[in-house]
Amino acid sequence: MTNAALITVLGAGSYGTSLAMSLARNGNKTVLWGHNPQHIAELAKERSNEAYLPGIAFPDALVLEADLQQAIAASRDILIVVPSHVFGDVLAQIKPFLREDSRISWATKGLEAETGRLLQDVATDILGTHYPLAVLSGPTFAKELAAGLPTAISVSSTDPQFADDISHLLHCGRSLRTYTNNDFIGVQLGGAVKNVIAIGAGLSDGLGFGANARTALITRGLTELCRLGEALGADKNTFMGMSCLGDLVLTCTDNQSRNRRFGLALGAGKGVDEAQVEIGQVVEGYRNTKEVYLLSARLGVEMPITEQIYQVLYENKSAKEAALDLLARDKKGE
Ligand SMILES: NC(=O)C1=CN([C@@H]2O[C@H](COP(=O)(O)OP(=O)(O)OC[C@H]3O[C@@H](n4cnc5c(N)ncnc54)[C@H](OP(=O)(O)O)[C@@H]3O)[C@@H](O)[C@H]2O)C=CC1
Ligand SMILES: O=C(CO)COP(=O)(O)O
Repeated sequence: MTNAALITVLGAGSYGTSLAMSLARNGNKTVLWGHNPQHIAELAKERSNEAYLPGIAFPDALVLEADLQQAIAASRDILIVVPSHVFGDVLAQIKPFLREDSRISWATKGLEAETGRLLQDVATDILGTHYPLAVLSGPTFAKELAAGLPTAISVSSTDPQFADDISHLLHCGRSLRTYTNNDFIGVQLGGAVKNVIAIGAGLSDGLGFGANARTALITRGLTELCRLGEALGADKNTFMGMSCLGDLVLTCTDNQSRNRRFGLALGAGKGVDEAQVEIGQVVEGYRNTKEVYLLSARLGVEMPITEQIYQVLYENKSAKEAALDLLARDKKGE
């Protein structure tokens, strides 16, 4: 491994691989690390990630690395793309290897498991305030990104130079368009809340409700996201951007979304475990529902859809009863 890579991606699942391919297609030497050495050896041999993105060849500038210390040493910029429930563990693992000039970004969507903290607070808690932080978020299904289909994403950072640099590495002028956004909190929050509402949209469709119900859920789900965002100090312009409205619409309306498919399976009568096994990849919204619901309760923010989905997932309430309870709420001003 040479030390000249421009960016190291941590997490060789569907999205980490897809982002690493996008970065490498732009000619940036990109290191992709995963925690399973056998899987990394397979990726290096096949020059594709058959388990997650079958049939899409890696660009030449993509380098595989199974050694975490080497992966961190290779690049100044680090992009973490692991599920939110292991985000803190991965930060703790990389901490001893970080360079003085390291900059840390992530594309993980969610809040910290159990605490409901934003991932920026997890990062600052574990790493301190020395390293610039950045987040990428938006409507970006891994498979479409990997296939080179047109996609747009937001980048936000504690350091405007870091946001510009990450944006420059990703933006390609053909298929991937990046927008910088100064609202670090808002860009993180959208990805967590949309996962919850996407489960609701899947539940609704799984129950056989129609397009009216799905669209009402998306619209009122956005209202819940706005309320929570305002309580956390997010900028209201962000709510209409890629990381909030954009990702909410994407994941609520297309069956590539694992969260939506999870809701569909529950709506069709399957259990939580059965639905997760069937999907076979991370379903962030399952945990995110608990964290978003508890956060809203702590902050006193009204989020009735989130509350009902929480009761379905964690309190054994039937999806139909949850829908009836939502519909039975007093009429009110929009
Ligand atoms: N897929 C998508 O379209 C998008 C995903 N995201 C977000 O990206 C994040 C990652 O999701 P995604 O790639 O889709 O998930 P996948 O389920 O496709 O892959 C998750 C990856 O994380 C790895 N992993 C699990 N635990 C650890 C750990 N402790 N250390 C290192 N790696 C670990 C898994 O390894 P193993 O296979 O060995 O378990 C797997 O390679 C999520 O927060 C998701 O919301 C954001 C936008 C789009
Ligand atoms: O975040 C995503 C697209 O932007 C992926 O959504 P799912 O995790 O629901 O598959």
